[in-house]
Parts: sequence; structure tokens; C-alpha cells
Amino acid sequence: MPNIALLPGDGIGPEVAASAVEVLNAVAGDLSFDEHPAGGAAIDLHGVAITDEAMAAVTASDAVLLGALGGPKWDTNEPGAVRPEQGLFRLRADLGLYANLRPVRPLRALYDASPLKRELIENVDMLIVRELTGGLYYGERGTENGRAFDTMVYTVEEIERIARAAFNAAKSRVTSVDKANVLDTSRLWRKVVTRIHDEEFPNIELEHILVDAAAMKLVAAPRHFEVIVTENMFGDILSDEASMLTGSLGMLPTASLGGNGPSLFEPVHGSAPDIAGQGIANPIGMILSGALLLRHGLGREEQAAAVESAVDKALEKGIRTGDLGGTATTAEVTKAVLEEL
Ligand SMILES: NC(=O)C1=CN([C@@H]2O[C@H](COP(=O)(O)OP(=O)(O)OC[C@H]3O[C@@H](n4cnc5c(N)ncnc54)[C@H](O)[C@@H]3O)[C@@H](O)[C@H]2O)C=CC1
Ligand SMILES: CC(C)CC(=O)C(=O)O
Ligand SMILES: [Mg+2]
Repeated sequence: MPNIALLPGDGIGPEVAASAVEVLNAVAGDLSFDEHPAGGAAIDLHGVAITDEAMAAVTASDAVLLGALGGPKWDTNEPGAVRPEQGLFRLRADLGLYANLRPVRPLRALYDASPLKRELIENVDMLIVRELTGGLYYGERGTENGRAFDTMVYTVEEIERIARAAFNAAKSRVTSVDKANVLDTSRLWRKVVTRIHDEEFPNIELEHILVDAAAMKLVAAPRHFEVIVTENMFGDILSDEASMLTGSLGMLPTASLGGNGPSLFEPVHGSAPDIAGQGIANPIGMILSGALLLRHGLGREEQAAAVESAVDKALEKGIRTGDLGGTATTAEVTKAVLEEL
């Protein structure tokens, strides 16, 4: 019986995590869930964003399902303070999850829910491969004498492995996004990605694009992109932007892979404090993260496809939460998905 470490987290995290668990139980039937506080919930209980005990349990699990961490209660601008997001950074780093896959596939039923024109988003099928354990979010930082700094560091090895992950995921084209006209890390990135391409994946087309132009092209010509590979912060920002091709940030799932132990599955969105506690969050990004857990975490392609197809069918029948222009609750959307399984 596969054991899933469940970290519901904060805000809408527990609301959407409950939906995903219901759907996973319905489609799989043989999973056990072992729940741990993380983020603000763990700070309230234990004073840290994730405890060593929870980390040990997570490490021993078969896969990790996470809702979202953070919220205004724990927000502070004091340098060095305990913050919920530290839980995420520890999970990703300690589990060695350097490859974050963020598929962006607008569903036909939601073409008109996107603020972009239908003709732009039809048949978009994009994968953002975000480097997840290096770069600006993991570099040395500090505040001293009226100045603050963050540093972006990448090693050749870190770039090689994320480049391989992207080329392996591509059928015909990889777009590498950087800021090589300014940053040394980006110039190294471009050099290493090009070498890995030339030596190991010459049959895949490789293009390089600067991150500011990439942000523009994502909304001007999204069908251009197949696989995008980029560093941690650029991928974080571009994927929230890309989510609007699907109608809402609440739609996108992710898989964080690359470690020797369990992989981690979570939606792209955060804890959405503005709508938390009202039962109106869109659970689909979280439910689809459950599908990715079945596929990449447990090797259960059939069950993963069944969840994805149930989501499609439920949306085809017209159910929508508020972020997609509807009035359905989280529970109603979950029920609609369960009915299609
Ligand atoms: N992986 C994680 O745990 C992440 C945590 N965060 C944390 O979440 C907190 C809130 O951050 P924000 O910048 O507000 O980003 P957010 O992603 O939580 O919300 C941005 C906007 O999208 C909406 N939204 C997000 N998910 C939704 C869903 N499933 N259904 C309907 N609407 C949804 C929210 O209502 C809000 O208007 C912060 O503490 C931040 O650090 C942010 C991003 C990722
Ligand atoms: C704490 C943040 C880096 C979380 C986030 O926005 C993300 O991983 O997408
Ligand atoms: Mg983000």
C-alpha cells in the first residue's frame, strides 16, 4: 500500500488538498495518507516551517502531496525571521527535487475563460521546466548596514541536469529562457544548455530567448512554445503568467522530480488568503497534481489519465468556480469530478 505524505499547509491548501485526497481515494483505493503540518501551520505548532520529524516521515514516504504554504499571519519583513516558505525550500532541497515540471494545457471547455483570445490559446500544449533547487532563491542573502543582497549562483552540473530533463521531455523544440545580455549565471546557462544540446540532443531544436521577451511572447504567441527551460525565479514568474492561458492560476499542477527518494506534487498557486476559508477555491490544479503523483510518483499512468479525463468531462459539462467565472464551490467541483471517474 503506497504511503503518501500529505502536507495540506495554509490558507486554501487544506481545502484543495482534501479534494485531491477524495479523488485519489476514488481512483486508486489502496493509498494511505500520513498528514503533517507544514508552513504557517507548523510554525504555530512547533516554531519551525517543517519539523525534523515531518521531514523524516516525508523522506520515508512513496510520494508527497502538498497544498500551499504561507499567509499574512506569518508575513514579516524582518530579515532572518522564520517564514512558512522555508518549509517548501527545505522539502525541495532535502529531497533533491531540482526539476519542476509545470504543464500548461488549456482545456477546450475553458478557452473562453482565458483573458486571451481563443485563437491564440487553441491547441497550446506547453511544458515549463523550472530549475527548483538553485539560483536566486537558494543563494546567499543578507541585510547589513542599510543594504540588502540576494545572490544568484548556478554550477555547470546544476545546469546540465535541468537541461537534460528539458530535452528528454521535448519532442521537437526546447526554448531556453535566460537574461544572458546582463547576468553571468545566464551566460553560463546558455553555454551549458547549448553544449548539452549539441552533444546529446542534436535532433531537438534549441532556441534561446531573453526572459523579458519570453514574457511578452508567452501571451502574444503561446503556441510557439513546446518545452521552456529556465532558472528558478524566472520559471516561478513565467508559470503564473502562463496559467492565464488556462483561465486561472487555480488550474495548474506541478511535479517536482529528480531526487533519489519521493517526488513532490503541488499546485502552482499559493495559499490565496483572499479567498481562504470560504470553500470557493478552485481545486483543479490540486486534483491534477494528484494525477501527476499517480503518473510520476507511483507509475500509474491509467489512473492518472482517468483523473485528467474526469476533470475534462466535468468542465465540459459547465461547472466552474469563481476564478473561472462560475459560482460553484470547491466541494461541488470535486463532486462533479468524482461523478466522471
Ligand atoms: N507553493 C506554495 O506553497 C506557494 C505559496 N505562496 C504563498 O501564498 C501566499 C499568498 O500568495 P499570493 O501572492 O496571494 O499568491 P496566490 O497564488 O496564493 O494567489 C494569487 C491570486 O490567485 C488566486 N488563486 C490562487 N489559487 C487559486 C485557486 N485555487 N482558486 C481560485 N483562486 C486562486 C488568489 O485568490 C489570488 O487572488 C503567500 O504567503 C505566498 O508566499 C505563493 C505561491 C506558491
Ligand atoms: C515560496 C515560493 C517560491 C513558492 C512559489 O511561488 C512557487 O514555488 O511557485
Ligand atoms: Mg510561484
